[in-house]
Amino acid sequence: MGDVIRLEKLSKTYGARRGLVDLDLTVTEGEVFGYLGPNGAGKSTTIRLLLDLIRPTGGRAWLFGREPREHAVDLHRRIGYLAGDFVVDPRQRVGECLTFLASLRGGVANARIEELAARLDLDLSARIKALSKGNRQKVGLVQAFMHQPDLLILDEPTSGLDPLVQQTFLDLVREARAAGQTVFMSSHIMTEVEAVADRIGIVRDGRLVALDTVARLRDHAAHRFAITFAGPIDHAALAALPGISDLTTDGPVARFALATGPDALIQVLARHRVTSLTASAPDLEELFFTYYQPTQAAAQETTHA
Ligand SMILES: Nc1ncnc2c1ncn2[C@@H]1O[C@H](COP(=O)(O)OP(=O)(O)OP(=O)(O)O)[C@@H](O)[C@H]1O
Repeated sequence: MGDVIRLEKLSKTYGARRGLVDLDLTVTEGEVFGYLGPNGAGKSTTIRLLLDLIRPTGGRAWLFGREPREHAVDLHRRIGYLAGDFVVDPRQRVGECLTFLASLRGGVANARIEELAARLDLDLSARIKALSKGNRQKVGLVQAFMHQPDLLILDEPTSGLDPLVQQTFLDLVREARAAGQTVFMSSHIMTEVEAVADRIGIVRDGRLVALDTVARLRDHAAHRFAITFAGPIDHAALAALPGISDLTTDGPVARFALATGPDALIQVLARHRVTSLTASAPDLEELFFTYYQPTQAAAQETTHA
């Protein structure tokens, strides 16, 4: 399968401000790629660079093997894009607006627009200015999906959507993948990305800090343990375990997170009487939050700003 997106050392600075630093990334045909990161991490910058809405200060990007800068018009035909700040003429009715956007695409069957609107519970006769934020977002989703593009680039697609519509959106993504379309979606929310993405990239302070399949990321996420000891807790031995964090004790119970395999823990426990042990499944959300902590460099940057 071909590479739909290929980025090499892609960088963007805004004056002295860091937007994106040396991003290397490949997304292959038919893949759903989840792009996660906190506010200001560089997600929208990446997406705007992909679409040639802004130009890089370093590195290169290819979509379908072609550079966005040279082939923007051709490439945009193959892409469905939902901007993070999707705006359309507020005076239009939803149906008119979508028919107009469809005509710019060279035409999309009305039945397709009606089907998507019905699934998302979007009223085609409503005026855009009268819509809530969530309903406006649905207009953005319909226009991104309606022409069944080879590549969907979605910036925070579920922003403002209620949980039921979020599920419909995830179904649309699964159907797109089943039809061989490629999806690149940014999000703040690990659970929604985890539900559909084949791979996840986490960006922080303009740098890619994690890139892997959901299954492998989960393998590396910390397990939480709660262990009740019959005798005194050997705090020093627990604290010395590699990969341990958040160690607290409450009477006979020790609680902690362990980011490595259980072997060293079992050796410590074998020297004591344990009356109960619970271990929770690795929590990706927790892993995600460890990546959300600002780096020291970013903290200093904020202090000096
Ligand atoms: N036009 C701009 N001028 C100056 N700085 C910018 C501009 N656009 C983005 N930045 C800066 O670049 C960094 C990355 O911003 P970006 O919008 O890509 O983040 P994001 O991950 O999409 O965040 P959010 O989740 O809040 O949308 C931030 O520090 C931001 O302040």
